[in-house]
Amino acid sequence: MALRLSVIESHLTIPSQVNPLDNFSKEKINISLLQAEYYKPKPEITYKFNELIENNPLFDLNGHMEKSREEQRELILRQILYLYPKLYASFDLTDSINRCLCGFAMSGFDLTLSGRYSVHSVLYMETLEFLGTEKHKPIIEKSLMLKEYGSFSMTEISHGSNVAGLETTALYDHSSREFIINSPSPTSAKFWIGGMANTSTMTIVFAQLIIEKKNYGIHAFIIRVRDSNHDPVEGIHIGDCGAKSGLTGIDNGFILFQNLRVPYDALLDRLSKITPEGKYKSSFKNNEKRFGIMLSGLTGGRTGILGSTEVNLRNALTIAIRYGAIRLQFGGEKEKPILTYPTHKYRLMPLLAKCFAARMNFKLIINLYTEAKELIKKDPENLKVSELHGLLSIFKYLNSRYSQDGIQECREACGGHGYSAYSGFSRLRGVNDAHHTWDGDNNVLIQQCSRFLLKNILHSFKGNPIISSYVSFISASKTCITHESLTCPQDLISLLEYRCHYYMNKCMSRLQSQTNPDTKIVWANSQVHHMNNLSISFGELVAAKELLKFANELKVKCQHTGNEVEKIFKLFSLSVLEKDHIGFSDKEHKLIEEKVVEMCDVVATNCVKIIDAIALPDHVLGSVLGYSDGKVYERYMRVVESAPGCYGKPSWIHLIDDMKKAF
Ligand SMILES: Cc1cc2nc3c(=O)[nH]c(=O)nc-3n(C[C@H](O)[C@H](O)[C@H](O)COP(=O)(O)OP(=O)(O)OC[C@H]3O[C@@H](n4cnc5c(N)ncnc54)[C@H](O)[C@@H]3O)c2cc1C
Repeated sequence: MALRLSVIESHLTIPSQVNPLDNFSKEKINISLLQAEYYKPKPEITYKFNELIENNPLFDLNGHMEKSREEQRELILRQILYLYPKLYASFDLTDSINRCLCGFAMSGFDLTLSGRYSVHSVLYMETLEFLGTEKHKPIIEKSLMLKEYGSFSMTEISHGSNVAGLETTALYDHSSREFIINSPSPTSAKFWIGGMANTSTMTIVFAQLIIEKKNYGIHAFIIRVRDSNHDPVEGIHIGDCGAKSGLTGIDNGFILFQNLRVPYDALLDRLSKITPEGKYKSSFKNNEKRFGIMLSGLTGGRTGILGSTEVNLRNALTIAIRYGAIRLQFGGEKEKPILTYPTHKYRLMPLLAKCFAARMNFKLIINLYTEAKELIKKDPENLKVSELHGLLSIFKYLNSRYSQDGIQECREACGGHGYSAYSGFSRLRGVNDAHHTWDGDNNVLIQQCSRFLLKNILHSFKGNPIISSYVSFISASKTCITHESLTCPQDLISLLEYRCHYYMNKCMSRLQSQTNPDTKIVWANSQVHHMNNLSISFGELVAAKELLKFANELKVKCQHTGNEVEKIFKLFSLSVLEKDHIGFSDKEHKLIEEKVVEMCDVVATNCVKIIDAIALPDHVLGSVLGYSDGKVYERYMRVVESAPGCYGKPSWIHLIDDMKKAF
């Protein structure tokens, strides 16, 4: 084997004097500054995680690729057991933002690890913190020390997005001051519950609260699901959801309840209580508002998803850009890197710009979430809470879309080798896919942003001042499209504001033109081409503004670095405008198209340096195509040769003899 490896290496080693990656690293960018600023807030959590997994065989992505479902789940739990005490010792994990950022750091390596950890540390713990009261603190403390491992049981096999329609019931029995939890039908089985199949000891169940035959709507209950022998407690039936499209190391399960009696304290009763006299009491008169706050535990999960989608796209771009710089095809006597071809630049550079935009979305939400965390509990109707919710809803859609489409494009940009599992793309694409759906389906979430926008627009149309400063586009007007305006950052922002304004007018005429008295039907009929586009254009406007702000802040510290990020901002804005037909003339649209191609060329001259600044280290990236030294072929062959069955005969070799004798 060793002999074969060295023979192959001698054929494949690239002469070391020229590093092809240097061809795309022209400008004087301050790499460490860009990394430090890009990685904020709290980059130390990511650095710590990266350090913890270095040279540790537990974290060898390629080595563990062919493990069975059972083995993968064991591996992930071993990884958590190794990491958690070290992270706990280094950071204050009583702070939910820190827990969320730990999950984000893990997701840069493997979303399976991050997902398994985050269901407990973010979804379950945060819901307990938001909805629980003093008496639930001991469970929080035990959960923080992993003495209990929690899950989040909301979705049922027949209901996901429509949480209000869940079937599970919690019947209040005043004589014993207990709840009787039931799954009244096979379609009410809680399904997809992360951690339920094998790991959970506790879960938060979302069920219809019924008191004296009256339904008070969905409430959350903390319930023990397994006893000290790790068997399901009496009255609970648990199973495994089986094979999935990815994330095999997460034990998604289903759970049904049969007359499970739990004490009053199971109710997470910060928002609504049952008095000692047996009367229901809620701090919210409006059921819809109470219901919205009931789902606040999802905020941390969705925030983590913004970070995870961005890092998945960043990883895919790291691989595709480095590979594009070393992969030679055509070009005559001296073959040229594929990244020198305009089509390749046009495929990858707008994605790099989207990656930066996605990062800005994550940064903004982390800041807004940090500010609003206490308000969600104390004053949930505060403007800051609704801004957080509106923006988070559209950013989850945008970031997931950018990354899923981007990962696929990057895979194709690496040709056949991109299809090898050792490239890392299939893992990235498989795990990233779940982000469109879990913690709230993205297409349903767009409508949450649309509701936020409509409220602001209607308020302003009545002659009132704008409620949220983010909704600045209400008074926008069209900016002329010229070569100059397409290179001026402020004009580009004005054009993006005009884009929102255009969709706002379209939406208002659509809503007004419908005569159906049922507002739900009017709303549903106003989504496609209208409210959806308004929300998307709004999300992209805010992202662009944040990206420009980031470039300007960098300029103060290092002009060169800030200038490079400003170019990325321009490309982001232009490529967003390029895809839309919002009343631009053919001539104007042609100008935009030309500018996009020009900016792709400009950004490409430095793209390796930029990606090197923001990339995760090689051992976290785990791709044979994406190494920072550009030595692809040697590593690729080494990993292929080390995989089981590379040489020799398979165990089913006798079938080949049978085949010969078949006729
Ligand atoms: C890997 C994985 C892990 C998960 N983990 C958990 C977990 O730990 N706990 C938990 O409770 N759940 C979990 N889920 C479930 C997840 O949260 C739900 O799948 C999600 O909320 C969507 O619900 P659904 O599957 O019922 O889709 P549906 O609501 O049936 O949606 C199907 C499609 O219909 C569209 N649609 C629905 N309503 C509307 C509407 N009003 N207007 C327009 N279009 C609409 C949606 O956009 C979607 O494309 C997990 C799911 C996955 C895939």
